[in-house]
Formats: sequence, C-alpha cells, structure tokens
Amino acid sequence: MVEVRKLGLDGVCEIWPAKIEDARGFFSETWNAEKLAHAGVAVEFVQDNQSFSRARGVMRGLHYQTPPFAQDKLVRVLRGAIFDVAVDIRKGSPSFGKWIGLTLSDRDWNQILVPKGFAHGFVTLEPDTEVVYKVSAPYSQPHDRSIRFDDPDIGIDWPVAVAEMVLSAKDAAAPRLNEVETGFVYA
Ligand SMILES: Cc1cn([C@H]2C[C@H](O)[C@@H](COP(=O)(O)OP(=O)(O)O[C@H]3O[C@@H](C)C(=O)[C@@H](O)[C@H]3O)O2)c(=O)[nH]c1=O
Repeated sequence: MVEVRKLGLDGVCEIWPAKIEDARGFFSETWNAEKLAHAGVAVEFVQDNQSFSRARGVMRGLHYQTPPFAQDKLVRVLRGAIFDVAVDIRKGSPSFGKWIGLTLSDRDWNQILVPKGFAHGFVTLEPDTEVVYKVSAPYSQPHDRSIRFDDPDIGIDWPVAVAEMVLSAKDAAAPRLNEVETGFVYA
C-alpha cells in the first residue's frame, strides 16, 4: 500500500509508503515502481543521491538541471527533518513562480515527488539530517542551475531564520528566477 496526495502544483505530490512494524523494528518499500504507477506516479529513476547536513539551517537550493538533463526527484529523510520546497519554473505556466513546501521527516516517513520543470530546495530543521532521493536523469554539471532561495518574487516562507542558514558558495551567489532562462516551457 502506498498513499499519494496531490499538493496543488502540477504533478507535485506527497507520498507515504507503508511502514510495517514488528518487534525487530520495521520494513518499508520506499519505492515500488508498479505500485506508484498504479497510484498515478510513473517515473523511471537512474540515480540515487544522499546528503548529510551537520547543522539545523543547512539550505540546499533552489536547484534544477536544464533539459535534456531535467530531473524528476523523489525525496525522503532517513534521519532528522527538512522543510522541502518545489517551485514552478515553467515559462507560461499559470503557476509560474509559485511554491509549495512541506516538512519531511524520519518520523512522518513521507516523501515528495518534484517533477521536471520545478526547482527544488530544502532547509534542515534538525542537526545531523540525512536526505536521500532518486532522480530520473544523471547528474550533469554543465546543466546544473541554482535560483536564489530568498528570491522575493517567489517569496518562500522558510521556517528557519536567514541568519541561521548555512549555504554553499554557489547557492549564495545564485540569480533570481526572472534573471534566468530555465529552459522549461509550459505545455
Ligand atoms: C547533485 C550532485 C552533485 N555532485 C557533486 C557536485 C559537488 O562537487 C558536490 C556537491 O554538490 P551540490 O553542492 O550541488 O550539492 P547539493 O547542494 O546537495 O545539491 C542538491 O541539492 C538538492 C536541493 C537537489 O535538489 C539536488 O538535485 C542537488 O542539486 O557533489 C555529484 O557528483 N553528483 C550529483 O548528482
């Protein structure tokens, strides 16, 4: 059993895989292609990623890869908690620049699917947070892009103060959405 809830932006959804607990601990199918396809989420993944963030307030994002290396991402938390965000960056989309955010945690055992055409980012809510995610296209450094996490045109309501955040040099220097050609056009 897998539960899927649409999150109000084209194709972005929250997913809860079943967690079967017993005296030893638990078992969970964290991704099952067939069950998810039945639930309306048909994606083929080619790479698994994992990141570890030492502190609360580590901000990674907003990121995307341009076509033909655009990625669908299925994100979950192994340990700790994050506030995870998807932003519609498809030119001409009725929801262009709109964002959706939700908390993912090891306790909630929830996942978010961020489709191609959306920028993705998260901030850690706890120290020692581990995030794993599947992607549908391989990493390509020349296609890798960032948009400012605090772009005022997007206006994400991050639950961590900016003064508390830790960013990579790349993310600290990222352009605003209206300064870039994302390569995605709404169809
Ligand atoms: C994303 C990625 C990075 N790298 C390398 C590049 C760099 O040397 C090092 C760290 O990369 P970054 O600083 O881009 O890592 P990070 O900031 O964690 O980037 C990630 O952020 C989240 C929000 C996403 O959505 C991911 O797709 C990815 O962009 O790892 C790979 O080798 N393969 C990959 O797939």
